[in-house]
Amino acid sequence: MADEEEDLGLSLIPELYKPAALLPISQLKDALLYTIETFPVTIVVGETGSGKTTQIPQMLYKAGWTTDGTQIAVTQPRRIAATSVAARVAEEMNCQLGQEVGYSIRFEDVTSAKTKIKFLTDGLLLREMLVDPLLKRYSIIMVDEAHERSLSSDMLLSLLKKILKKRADLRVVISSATLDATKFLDFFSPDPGEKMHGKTKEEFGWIIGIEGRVHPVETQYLAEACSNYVERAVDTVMEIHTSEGKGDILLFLTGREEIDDAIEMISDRIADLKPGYPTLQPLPLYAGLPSDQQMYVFQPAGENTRKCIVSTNIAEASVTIDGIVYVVDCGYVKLRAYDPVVGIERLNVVPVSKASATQRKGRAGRTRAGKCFRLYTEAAFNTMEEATFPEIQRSNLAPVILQLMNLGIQNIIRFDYLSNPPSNLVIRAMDILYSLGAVDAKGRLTKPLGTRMAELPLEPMLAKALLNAPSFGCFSEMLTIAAMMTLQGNTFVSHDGNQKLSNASKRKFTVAEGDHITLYNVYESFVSHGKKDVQWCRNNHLNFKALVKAVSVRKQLKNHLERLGIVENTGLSSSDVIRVGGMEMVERVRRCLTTGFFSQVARMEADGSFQSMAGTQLWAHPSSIFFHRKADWVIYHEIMETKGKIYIRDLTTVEMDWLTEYAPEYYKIRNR
Ligand SMILES: Nc1ncnc2c1ncn2[C@@H]1O[C@H](COP(=O)(O)OP(=O)(O)OP(=O)(O)O)[C@@H](O)[C@H]1O
Repeated sequence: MADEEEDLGLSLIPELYKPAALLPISQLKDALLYTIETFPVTIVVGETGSGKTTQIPQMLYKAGWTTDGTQIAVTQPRRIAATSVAARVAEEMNCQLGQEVGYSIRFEDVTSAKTKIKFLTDGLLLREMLVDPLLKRYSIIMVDEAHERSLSSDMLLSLLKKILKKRADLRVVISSATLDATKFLDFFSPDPGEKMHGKTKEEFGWIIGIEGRVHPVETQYLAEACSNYVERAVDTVMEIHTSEGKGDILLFLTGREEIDDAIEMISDRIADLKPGYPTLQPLPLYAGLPSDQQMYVFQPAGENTRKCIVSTNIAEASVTIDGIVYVVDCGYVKLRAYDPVVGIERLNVVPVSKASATQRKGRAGRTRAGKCFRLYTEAAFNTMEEATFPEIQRSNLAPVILQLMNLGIQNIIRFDYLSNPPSNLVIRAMDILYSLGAVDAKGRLTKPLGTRMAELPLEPMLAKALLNAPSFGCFSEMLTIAAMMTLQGNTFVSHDGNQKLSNASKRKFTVAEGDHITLYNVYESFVSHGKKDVQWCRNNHLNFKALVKAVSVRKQLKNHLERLGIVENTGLSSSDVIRVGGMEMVERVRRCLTTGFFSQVARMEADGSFQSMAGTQLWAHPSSIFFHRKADWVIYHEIMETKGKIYIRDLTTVEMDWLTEYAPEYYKIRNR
């Protein structure tokens, strides 16, 4: 079925790179500049690919919004969008990335004193408020893809509303292709009859719509629903490859496991193809891949090769991958849902919203005409939710509440949210923060522990353990462990899918005490091999780039801690006390981890599963050394339910009496 979307006739232009002047947004340049000048808040709703993300910041820059030394911030919900769009805008402005145009994501800052346009994740802009509460360094803040309703972007919007009350000079631009513009505008505007900076509701904000898209995208639905979307997706990819014209494919699936399966199936099917077809190169893309590996998907396919990027929804918004002609949308997404009663995060596979489906389709038709194959019926599309359920209503709120409190928000319940979080999520988050000592019995942030925890770019339990490390004499070791934890399970790799060899390599570093110390051993070995030995990493099935990143993260964390006045406790660290590599250090680290993760504890049963304190059955994740080994009590880093089974990741053995030693109140309350 062909789309009725308007094609501006630009698809006739043969070259891949459309001059900015030919993008739909360019026709509205004057109107946009006028609106942003006049109204504190501008909502921009325009077709995917119409030029919002790449052009608006450039227009504002050229119009002089940074001449007084301020910057333009553009937030993105994901790192891959922030980095790739920054690279594109730098290219269009003919400057080196990190000069006039830069980006900032957690643990990676590519900006300089010259930077005028800065792309950053919304979470990172929240962090910047710790040092610059009114975000004074920015004249304009553009919140892009606000329809995604990520936890950080919702928080950011609430805080921007507060900042706008104090800064008449600030301009906020909110943009998306799929946004309930009136809801966002109403949120920011003063109440009827009231004024802010002398402006009434009508004078405070404006909505601009951008009509038209660059190239047409034809949409095809299934005539009948399919029972297995992964198989159907692979069939569709092969049909495109064997019967459609040139152009790369972007396939959306829900998670890493499905992506690996699909890539394996595609590889098998390629092997069976008759000679004569171009090469089909499947490439994975998901959040857990280190940034530089994510960037592979942007590299052009070789001569006579068709790329097939198999991605989660991380490529869904903002991203332009040049060469994509075909989008295959499975119609599902994996959404996190936190259960505050048992403290478990569930990953549920649910149908996507119409907004997501539109965004997915919009990844085609950006540099040439395209086709979108929706692996569901048109009737199913019509029954989809309009927008994705806001993350603030289904997340563990402890990390953001900690940050809000550190920004001076005292009353978390009455804070002005775009959508209110359910009270049980807030209560659970306060419970966690109280048990960690970050808030007191009156719900106030503690000093210095609570503020320090908020200032570290780590989740609260790990932050607490790291802050305690000097008193256990394991500062250096815990810094390494914290840095390794940020790699999110990407330390080991399997070459050519040979998991057995990868597991054998892992055993060389494994210690009976668990995953944290195992990761510590990997890091230490990497450092002792000079931090540059790619071949050694390859031989040991280790991810070289991820380990290089861990070295950088460790350094940054150390600097953070030093700024907070936390340094190695030299009184304890004399060599007679710590025998690094010996049992004593290991026990210190285990005890130190217990001070952060005491509430996430489980005991192994005879059948190899674990039981939580509340009696829930849990299983060690296959990446854990306890997938095969025996243990007694363990603390764990992450808990997640997927396909009806609850997995725990990153486990370390502890002694039961340490729990009451380090968290007496928590266990007293629980045992009553
Ligand atoms: N990396 C790139 N390579 C080639 N063309 C690009 C690239 N990035 C952007 N473009 C071109 O610029 C156009 C505008 O992209 P931009 O990201 O600004 O649109 P957008 O309106 O923000 O889209 P979305 O709502 O999907 O984020 C694209 O449609 C494409 O034609």
